[in-house]
Amino acid sequence: MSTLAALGWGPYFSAQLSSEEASTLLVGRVVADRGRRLRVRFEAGDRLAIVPGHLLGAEPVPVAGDFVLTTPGEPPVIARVLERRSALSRNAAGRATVEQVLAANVDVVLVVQGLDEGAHPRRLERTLAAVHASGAEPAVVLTKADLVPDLGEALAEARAAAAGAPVLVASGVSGEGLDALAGLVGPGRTAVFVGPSGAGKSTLVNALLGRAEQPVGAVRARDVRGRHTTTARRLFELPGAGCVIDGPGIRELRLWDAGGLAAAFDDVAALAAGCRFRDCRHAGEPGCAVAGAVEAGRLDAGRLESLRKLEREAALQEARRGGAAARAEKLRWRPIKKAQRRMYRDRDRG
Ligand SMILES: Nc1nc2c(ncn2[C@@H]2O[C@H](COP(=O)(O)OP(=O)(O)OP(=O)(O)O)[C@@H](O)[C@H]2O)c(=O)[nH]1
Ligand SMILES: [Zn+2]
Repeated sequence: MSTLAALGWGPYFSAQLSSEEASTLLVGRVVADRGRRLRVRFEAGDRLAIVPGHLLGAEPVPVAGDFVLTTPGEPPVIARVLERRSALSRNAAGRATVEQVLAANVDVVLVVQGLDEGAHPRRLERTLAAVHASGAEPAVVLTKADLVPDLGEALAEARAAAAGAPVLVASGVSGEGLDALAGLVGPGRTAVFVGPSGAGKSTLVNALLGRAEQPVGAVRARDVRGRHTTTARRLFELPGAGCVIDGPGIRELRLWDAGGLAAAFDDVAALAAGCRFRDCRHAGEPGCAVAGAVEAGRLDAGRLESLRKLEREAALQEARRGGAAARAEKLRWRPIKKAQRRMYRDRDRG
């Protein structure tokens, strides 16, 4: 059985409850999300809760990590999703203008990279930019350390890509780095694992849990089908630490906006302060401190190119979203225009 405190409940959330809600509704945290049925953990245990029709199209759609209020009956019905402290989101797969929240109320995002594949600094940069935009702290976890005899180069590459975010070395097989990892999660905090398939995320979760990962509590027969959906994300409570969210839906984060770029590339921003022109684009202008740093070997040219690419991507996303917002606005005005036309017509007739 869990306490709400172990699940990450605190004053930020309790302050959102009216006294009526506090006396009539139950508080729980979504530990697995799959469509209309949510597995919610209450102090008394896990139950499957229903998302009522009127909340289906509404924002926010409850996801793993959300704190929810439900009716006390069976099945519990979601009454309200509490305001999030943070949300990890990405562009919904294949759609340029739809934001998809992957996990809610996350404190730290653990960006996992298997050392058998090297550090992949460009991929780390892209993911870290998305993490910075989420409001959660980033950390890089280089795992499968048992497979590589010499970490030096990968570690240096990852540190350069991480721009000050902590870089941990770990192994789900040898157990190296697990204590430091649990320390990053910490009691009352929530971490989410992000990384490509096969990076070793689930192995780390199992090692942290000290057991093979399993859904807690009985699963009803009619729910079995849902367990095989590829978008199910699950929240686990670590013994003595906080919570971690793992799932196949969170592999690559596509950039949603430019909000995280400055933080993810704060070293470039610091260099740019030394450029002769304030609006220097670091594209061949005289007195460019960024180009100077690349020439002197203090800044990796690949890293600068990576920033450029991400800036272009973010600008494109934002432009597309501008188009989507304009379309939505048009639809919003349509009924009003119709009513106006009717009004004028009636007036002209009268
Ligand atoms: N030697 C070694 N192998 C590992 C380690 N971690 C994971 N592996 C292996 O790498 C493969 C992938 O590990 P998973 O933990 O399933 O990777 P994942 O990131 O959860 O993958 P998805 O669930 O597909 O996103 C498995 O064959 C693991 O046994 C490690 O620390 N050391
Ligand atoms: Zn410059």
